[in-house]
Amino acid sequence: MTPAARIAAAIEVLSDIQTRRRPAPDALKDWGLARRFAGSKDRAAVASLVYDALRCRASAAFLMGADTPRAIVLGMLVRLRRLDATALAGLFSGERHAPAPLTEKETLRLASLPSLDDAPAPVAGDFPEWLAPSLTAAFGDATVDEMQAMVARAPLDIRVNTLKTHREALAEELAHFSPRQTPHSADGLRFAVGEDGRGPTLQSEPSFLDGRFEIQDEGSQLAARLTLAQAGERIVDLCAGAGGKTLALAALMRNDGALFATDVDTRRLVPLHGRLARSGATLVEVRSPKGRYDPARPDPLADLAGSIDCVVVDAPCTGSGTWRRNPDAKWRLRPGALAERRKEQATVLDRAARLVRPGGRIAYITCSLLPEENDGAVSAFLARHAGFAVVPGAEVLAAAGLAAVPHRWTDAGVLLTPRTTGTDGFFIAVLRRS
Ligand SMILES: C[S@@+](CC[C@H](N)C(=O)[O-])C[C@H]1O[C@@H](n2cnc3c(N)ncnc32)[C@H](O)[C@@H]1O
Repeated sequence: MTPAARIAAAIEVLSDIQTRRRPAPDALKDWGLARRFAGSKDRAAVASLVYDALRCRASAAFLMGADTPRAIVLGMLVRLRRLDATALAGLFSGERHAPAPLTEKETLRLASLPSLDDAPAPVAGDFPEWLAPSLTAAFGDATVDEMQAMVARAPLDIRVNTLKTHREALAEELAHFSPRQTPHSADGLRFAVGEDGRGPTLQSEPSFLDGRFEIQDEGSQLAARLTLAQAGERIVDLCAGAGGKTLALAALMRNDGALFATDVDTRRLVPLHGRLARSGATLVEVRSPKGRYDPARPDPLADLAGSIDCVVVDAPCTGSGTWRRNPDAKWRLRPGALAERRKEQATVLDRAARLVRPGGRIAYITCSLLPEENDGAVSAFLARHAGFAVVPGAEVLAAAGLAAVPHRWTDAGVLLTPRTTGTDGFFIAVLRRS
């Protein structure tokens, strides 16, 4: 496919997303199935155009003065790909599979684009208007800058499995992909992503297959460290899911102690078994509920009540900290979903409280920037559980050896963001039981 044909395809996919309110991966998959002639490079290029358009949907529409898929793609090509009017006229030629030629109105608009400095915050920062009060509460005057940093693409990070190797040795083995050390995580390596948004295919590397690394954002690696997990402790990973944090915790504990991993949903734990076998983390005991965890049935963690040093709650959340990777999600998020996540956060924190020993702690983590899910969830928990108190963020960072990591403070914890930390957005609060 020519570059112009790929742009026409991206406009088509965006129309499908907009008219049928479909998730981007589904629309892209259907487009690919109906276009068998498209090779893997074409598919990646079209996906990258679609995701880039979703990253800056509001600002691209503002630039072009219209919110049609075509206008959004045009605005995105100006804003993120830095194409000028001449280049765009060459691509929008109407020839063969190219998009229709630029209209007079589009040509005039491209000749005198408005400045984003004059745009309202949700437009300049590319976020849904209904989230403006929450994001302003989190970031104040820096809201637009923080959210613009969320528009950029995320790098590809891995966590070196220190149970099996060390960072320098793995960097040497993967030297053909030119890794760099992550700036803040001692166990991370970072790989550049190309114009099509794809990084190297690391999952077929022998060092991946034998468990010497896992794909994991640097922010997630830092969040695991901020739990202050130590060798010899008894730790529960209460929302283990596919086990990204479980594996990081096992390495931080140097395979010494006990690490119990569970989740409300047994199916989510399935990938963890294979990942554990590869990683060599022998201290992990997976406690799967029968089907879905139901408080009315016996709790698979009942025997651990009141005995745990640290319960890690990697809570279900809106995922607003990961919008660099999943820009579709920011426009799909609805107030009802936020309310639902807040209920789940309360449930899971109450469950954690029952497990912690006196003097032990809960490490509450979200990959969200929204104060309702972060400080809001913590303060509501503290109001329900008088025996817990927040460990000051400065103390947590120092104890984790991360005092130098750029971050933002909140009342209850530490916030990592793309703009300040260069990672996905994460919130971490440590709550100590007296
Ligand atoms: C952010 S994801 C976990 C990601 C995972 N820890 C990782 O690092 O790959 C949140 C998880 O919380 C689980 N969850 C939701 N409510 C729960 C509850 N009441 N108890 C335990 N897990 C719950 C969800 O099934 C989901 O897998």
